[in-house]
Amino acid sequence: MLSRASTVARVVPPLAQVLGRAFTASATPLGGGKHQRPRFGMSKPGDRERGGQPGRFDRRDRDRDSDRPVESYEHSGQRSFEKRGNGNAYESRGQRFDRRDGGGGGGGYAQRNQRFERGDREERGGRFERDDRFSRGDREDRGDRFQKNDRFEARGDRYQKNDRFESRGDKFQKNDRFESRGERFQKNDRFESRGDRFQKEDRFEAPGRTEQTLAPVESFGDGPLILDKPIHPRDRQQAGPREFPVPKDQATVDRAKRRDFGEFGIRADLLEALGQKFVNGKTTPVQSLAWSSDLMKEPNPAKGPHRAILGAETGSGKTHAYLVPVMQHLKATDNVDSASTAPKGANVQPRALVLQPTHELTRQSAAMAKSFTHHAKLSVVGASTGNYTSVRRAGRIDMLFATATTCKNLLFPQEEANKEASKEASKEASKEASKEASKEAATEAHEEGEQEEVEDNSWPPKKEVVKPPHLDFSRLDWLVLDETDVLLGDAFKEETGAIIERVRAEAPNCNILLVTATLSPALLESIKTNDLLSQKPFAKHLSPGLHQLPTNLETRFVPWSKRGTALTDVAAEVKRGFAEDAMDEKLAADREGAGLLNSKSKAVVFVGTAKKAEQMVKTLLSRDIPTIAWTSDAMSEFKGPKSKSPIRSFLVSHKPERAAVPESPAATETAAAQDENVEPRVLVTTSMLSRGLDFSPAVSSIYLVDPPRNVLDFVHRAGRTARGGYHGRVTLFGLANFSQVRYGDALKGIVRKVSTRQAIVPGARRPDARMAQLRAFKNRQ
Ligand SMILES: Nc1ncnc2c1ncn2[C@@H]1O[C@H](COP(=O)(O)OP(=O)(O)OP(=O)(O)O)[C@@H](O)[C@H]1O
Repeated sequence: MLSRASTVARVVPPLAQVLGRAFTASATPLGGGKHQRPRFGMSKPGDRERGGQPGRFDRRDRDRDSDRPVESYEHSGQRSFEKRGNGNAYESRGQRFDRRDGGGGGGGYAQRNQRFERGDREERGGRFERDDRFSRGDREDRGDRFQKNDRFEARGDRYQKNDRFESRGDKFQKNDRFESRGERFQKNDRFESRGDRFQKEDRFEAPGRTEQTLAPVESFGDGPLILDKPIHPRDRQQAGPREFPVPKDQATVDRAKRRDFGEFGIRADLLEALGQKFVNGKTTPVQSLAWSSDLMKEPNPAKGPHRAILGAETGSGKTHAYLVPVMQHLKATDNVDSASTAPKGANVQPRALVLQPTHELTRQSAAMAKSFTHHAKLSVVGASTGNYTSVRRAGRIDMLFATATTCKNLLFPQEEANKEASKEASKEASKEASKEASKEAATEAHEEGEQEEVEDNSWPPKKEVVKPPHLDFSRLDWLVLDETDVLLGDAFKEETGAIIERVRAEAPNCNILLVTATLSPALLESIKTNDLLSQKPFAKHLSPGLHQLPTNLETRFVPWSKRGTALTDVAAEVKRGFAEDAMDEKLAADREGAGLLNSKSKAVVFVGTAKKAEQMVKTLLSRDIPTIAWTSDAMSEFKGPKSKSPIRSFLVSHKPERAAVPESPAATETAAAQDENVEPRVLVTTSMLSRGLDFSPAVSSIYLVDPPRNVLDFVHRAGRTARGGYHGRVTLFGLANFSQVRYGDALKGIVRKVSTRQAIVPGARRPDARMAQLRAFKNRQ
C-alpha cells in the first residue's frame, strides 16, 4: 500500500504530501481493531469501514482487498460493494479531502497551500516526522493489524463477537429482550397470542447473563449434593467447585442400567400405559434410578416428605421419570368421593403441580401425562394465561401443569386483577379524553343547540373478561420444578420464589422434585440457600450420562465458505443434511432389503434474534426448502398456516391414540395434498424453543447459526435432536473446531461423537467425495 502512496506522491508531489497527511490522520482509526470487522450495513457515522467512508488510501489501494481475509467479503461484501459503487461515496470523499486540507469549503487546495506556507518546517517538524514515521512503519503496523483482525482465521472468540450475522453475544441478547418482552407482541401475535411464553426469549436460557458452567464430573458416592460450605461469589460463574458432583460410582452405574418396566412395582394401570407407549418395555437410566428409589414409596412420616433432584442428559426420559412416581402416589392416595365433590369454579386445589418455563413445554408435558389417564383415571390440566376457563371448569384437578408466570397469576389474582384494572383504567381514561375533546368540538359548532348525548359505539365491543380461578395449595402433595435451573434462575426467580413461599405456607409437607439436564454451581447455590427445597433427607438421582451430550448425537463444525453469505451457507448445509438423510435411508433400505420409507427428515435452525429468523426463512424459502419461523414476534406470514399449528409437526405427538375413524377418500386426498404442500421441513427459532421440548426423531439436525452463549445453552439447543436414543447431528457454523469455541474446553469434555466431516470439508460449499456420492445418489433417483 505504501508503494502505491509513494508512486502517487512522485507523480503529484504536493498532492502526495497532502495524501501523506491525510493518511496519517486516518491511520489511527483505520488501524483499530474494528476496521476489519465484517458487518452488514451497521456502519455508524464516523465509522471508516468498507461499508462506511473508508480512508482514501484504502479505497484506492485495491490490492489491499485481496489481502483481506476472504470471509470479510462474504459477510460484508455485498453492501460494501453497493456503497462503493455509489457516487455519493466519492463525492463525500472529496468533501473529506477538503475538510482535511483546509477545514471546509471547496477551497481545499488554496487552504492547503496556505497551510504549507504557514507551516514552519521547524515548528511543525515534529508533525512531519510523526507522519514520516507512520508512513515508514505503515506496512508493518498495518500488517499486524490485519493479522490481528482476521477474525476468521485466528481467535475464534473474536470472530464470534464481531461477525454481525453470527451475533455479537450481548448485543443480540439485548435485542432479543427488546424484541420479545413487550406486551405488544403478545397482543399482535394472534397465532401465539396469549400466555407468558413470549415474554423474554432469553429467559429460557441458562440462568443469568454471564458465563455459566457445568458442575465438574466427579465421583460422588453418598456425599452431600448440597454443601454446607458457601460458594464464593467469584467461583459461581467459573468452573464449579469439586463438591458438586455427578455420579460415576459403580453402584449408581448398576442402578442406572436399563431394566424392564415390570421390575419396579409400578401399578398395573400405569404399567399398561407405559407398555403401550414404549413397546421395547425398557427404562432409560434416569427412570431406573428414580423408579428404584424411595420416590415410589409412600413418604415415611418419621423421615419427612420426599426431596429429590433428578438429573439426566437431554432427551433421556426425565418426564416419565417423574410422572410415574407422582401418578403412582396420586392413585394410591386417591379419594375419588371427596375429590369429585369439589364444585366446579371453586378454588382450584391441585394435588400435584408441575411448574415449567414455557407454554409449549407445559402443553406437551400435560399431553404426556394425559396419555396415562386413559388407563389410570386422573384429572390432568395444562394452564396458561389464555385458558383459565378450562382450569375453572375442571372442578377436581389431580395434576396441574403451569408456567411459573401463569401459576403466580392464579395464586395472586388480586395483583393480576389490579394490573388488569390499571390497564383498563388507562384505556378508559384515554377514551374519555377523546370523548371530551369531541364533545367540546360539538359544543363549539352548535353553541345555541342542545347537547347531544355521545354514545359509546366503540368497536370491538368490550370483551367479557374471564375471571381467573383462585389457586390454593391446601391439597397439594407434589411440587415438581421441571427445568429447575431456569425456574430458579434470574429470569423466573421472582415467580418461582413466590410460589415456593405459598407452598411453604399452605403445604409445607408436600413432596418436592427438582428436574434438570444441567447442574451449574449457581443452581446448586440456589437450592442450597432455600431450606424448603434442600430439606433433608435430600436424594439425588443423577444419571451417569449427565453433562454429556447424548451418545447418538454427532457434533459438526462447518466454517463459513469462501463464497456467498452466511445465510446461503446455512441453506447449502441444510440441503446437504437432507440429502445425507435421504442417502442414509436408501443405504439402510438396500442393506436390509426393505423398501424405502420416503420419510422426510426435518431440521431446526437456532439463530440469535427474531429478525434474523425471518431473514433465514426468506433465504431457505427462496431455495425451495419449506420453512417456518417460530419466535416471539416473527411475522405471521413466516409461521405457516395458522390452522395447522405447523410447529406440532416438529414435535412428538403425545396425544393418546384413539380408535381410527375411517375418513372419506376425498378428505384423505385433500389432507395429503395439503401436507405435501405445506408441511415445513425446517423450523427457524431462537432460544425460546431450546428447553425441554420433545422434538420428533424426524428432526435429524440442529443448526446453530449463532453459537450459544455458554455450554449449558449449547447442551439444551443441541439436545433437541438425538432424543430417546435416535440419531442426530448438531452443526456449529463459522467455527472449524473446538478451539474456536469460547467454551471449547468444556464442550470438548461433553461431546461423545465428533463428525469427521470437519476434516474432510473445511468449507461448507467445497466439493468433496461425500457430496459427489450424494449427487450420484440424487441422479440415480
Ligand atoms: N423408556 C423409554 N423408552 C423409549 N423412549 C422413551 C422412554 N422414556 C421416554 N422416552 C421418550 O424419550 C423422549 C424424550 O423424553 P423426555 O422429553 O422426557 O426427555 P427429557 O429428559 O425430559 O429431555 P429434556 O432434558 O430435553 O427436557 C420422548 O419422546 C419420550 O417419549
